[in-house]
Amino acid sequence: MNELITITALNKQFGAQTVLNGVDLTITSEKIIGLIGPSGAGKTTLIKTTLGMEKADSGTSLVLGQQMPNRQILGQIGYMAQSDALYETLTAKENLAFFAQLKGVERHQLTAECQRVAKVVDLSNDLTKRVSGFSGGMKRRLSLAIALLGQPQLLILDEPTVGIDPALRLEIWRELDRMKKDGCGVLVTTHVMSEAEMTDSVALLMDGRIIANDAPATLKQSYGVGSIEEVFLKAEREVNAHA
Ligand SMILES: Nc1ncnc2c1ncn2[C@@H]1O[C@H](COP(=O)(O)OP(=O)(O)OP(=O)(O)O)[C@@H](O)[C@H]1O
Repeated sequence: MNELITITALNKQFGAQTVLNGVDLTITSEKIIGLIGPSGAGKTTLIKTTLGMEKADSGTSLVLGQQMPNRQILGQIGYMAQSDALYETLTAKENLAFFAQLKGVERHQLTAECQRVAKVVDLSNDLTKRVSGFSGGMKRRLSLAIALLGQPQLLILDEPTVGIDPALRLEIWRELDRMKKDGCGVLVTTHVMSEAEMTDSVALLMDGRIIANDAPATLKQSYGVGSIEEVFLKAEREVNAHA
């Protein structure tokens, strides 16, 4: 197993608000880590700071062994942001081809690679449509397809399944599982607790810290509850009681 992300004692404030308060987290190959926490807990901030899109106040984050920001490393990983960054006037196929080239997909593999990722997110029949005519869920799916281009060794997905129906959601999780078995490491944020159950480890971000990070079964046992949803609620109550 390789360490793909190493976050150490990361701190981030916005004005007087402390969002990250000494976060430690490691992402390795062959594992899916689910990052969960209440809305506004700092999940997106943690991802952006890790990738160097926000500047940390202190602490370090290494991605594939390098300090971020680093454009070359960004090109090697699959990152899906919370808001879609798509070219609305282009078709889905043109968007995929553009990002595939940026990611260094070889010219002769371009068409096959775009078709492969489109199939994963069930957009094969919509490739020639302009993105401006896409629904919110279709845009989410296209963003996810872009993150999957080039079979990256590290995937960072910020709420990838918002607006995606349950059947396709399962398909997407199957694909993440397949990629994991091929050696990929995945960091995924979600508000869907049934998705958190499908990860190898759930990292709970509350009060600016990772207060627990363990396999779903271990977490349920240590909190003495039957689901990750209940773990979340119990942890939140405990954090609020100490606030
Ligand atoms: N650029 C910014 N300037 C000021 N405050 C910010 C900025 N970005 C985030 N914040 C604040 O930091 C806190 C954490 O936001 P963040 O988006 O990281 O939370 P989150 O856990 O991803 O939330 P959600 O689950 O709702 O997406 C929030 O209070 C938010 O208002």
